Amino acid sequence: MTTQKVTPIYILSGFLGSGKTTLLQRLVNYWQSQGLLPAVIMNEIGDVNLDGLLVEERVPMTEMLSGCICCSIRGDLSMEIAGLIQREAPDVIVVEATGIANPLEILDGVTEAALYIKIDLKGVITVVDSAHLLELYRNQKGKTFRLMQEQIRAASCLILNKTDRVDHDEQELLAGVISRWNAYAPVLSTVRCDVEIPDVLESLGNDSRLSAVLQASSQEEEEVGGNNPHAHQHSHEHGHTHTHHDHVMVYTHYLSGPVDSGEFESFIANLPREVYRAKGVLTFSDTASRFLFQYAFREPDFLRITPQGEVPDVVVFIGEHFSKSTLEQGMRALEKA
Ligand SMILES: Nc1nc2c(ncn2[C@@H]2O[C@H](COP(=O)(O)OP(=O)(O)OP(=O)(O)O)[C@@H](O)[C@H]2O)c(=O)[nH]1
Repeated sequence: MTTQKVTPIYILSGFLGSGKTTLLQRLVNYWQSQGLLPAVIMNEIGDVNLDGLLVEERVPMTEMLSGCICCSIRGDLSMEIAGLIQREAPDVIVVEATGIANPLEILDGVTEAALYIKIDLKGVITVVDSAHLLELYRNQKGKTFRLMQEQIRAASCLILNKTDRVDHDEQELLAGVISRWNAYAPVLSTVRCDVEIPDVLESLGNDSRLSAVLQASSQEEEEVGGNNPHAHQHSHEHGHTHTHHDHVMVYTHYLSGPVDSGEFESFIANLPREVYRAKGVLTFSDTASRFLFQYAFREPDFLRITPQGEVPDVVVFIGEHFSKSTLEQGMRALEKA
């Protein structure tokens, strides 16, 4: 057998819609500009990978859909990593977890791959939506707040993103809060994850934070008796919280045809607050091109796209305790209009 090279692996963490894919694109572009071949493992809780549309076709990509790699399909992650390395021999791999993933569990899945393939886990980069964190911090409760806290604690580098959606004082407040939760990771404030990528990569060079996190993760395993995906929420002396995801719902609606852009926008403006993330591909009856639609923490965004290959018109809604049938009726009404 030939000596395998060691493949560096980066984990992208951060709540739904915080900007992980935006950062992923920048990382991929940077590595390509250095003449390297990056590969991507994308994990989505829905059954369509729309983020994949934002990644160039020549970037090898493995999709892990319809489940969260930190629980229901965690065992598959190490296999995916090994398979990707054997097939594509990439120079570097990025794992983009679902926004509801607990980073400690992903670290576990990645380190499992190290048992049978040469990898070098570089660290966890956590992207934070400033406006969203600010709201949760002010309320100081809820599963999302605890999960975001956990994602921040596990980071080796923190990207405080969407600073355009908070004012200067709020940004300072958030930077302080984040540093209290995680005193080790450097915090980089950004709009659209616009950072000097070498700064991010260099900041991961110091791996003392990563070892601390890995140690906490393995101690936790021992305490809770191993990999129990349905473990109910519990905290203990390390202050880590395992959140189970039974409460997160996904509704995927395939559209039968074009819809009116104005009507769609007002439908989105009136989404129940329980829907905290949506994305899709749409054809509007009043415009010629197709659009990639995004909705994150109540902010909609439309990007003109020309998808490669066959891509259906579809909208995926993610949230908690919302009525799927109400959304379905709303979408059907748009189709009929
Ligand atoms: N206002 C604002 N919007 C941003 C910023 N960064 C990203 N966005 C938008 O936020 C939305 C979500 O960004 P993504 O990069 O897809 O977020 P994500 O974390 O990959 O989302 P999931 O994969 O669903 O968890 C998109 O519409 C982005 O254009 C920012 O700094 N400010």
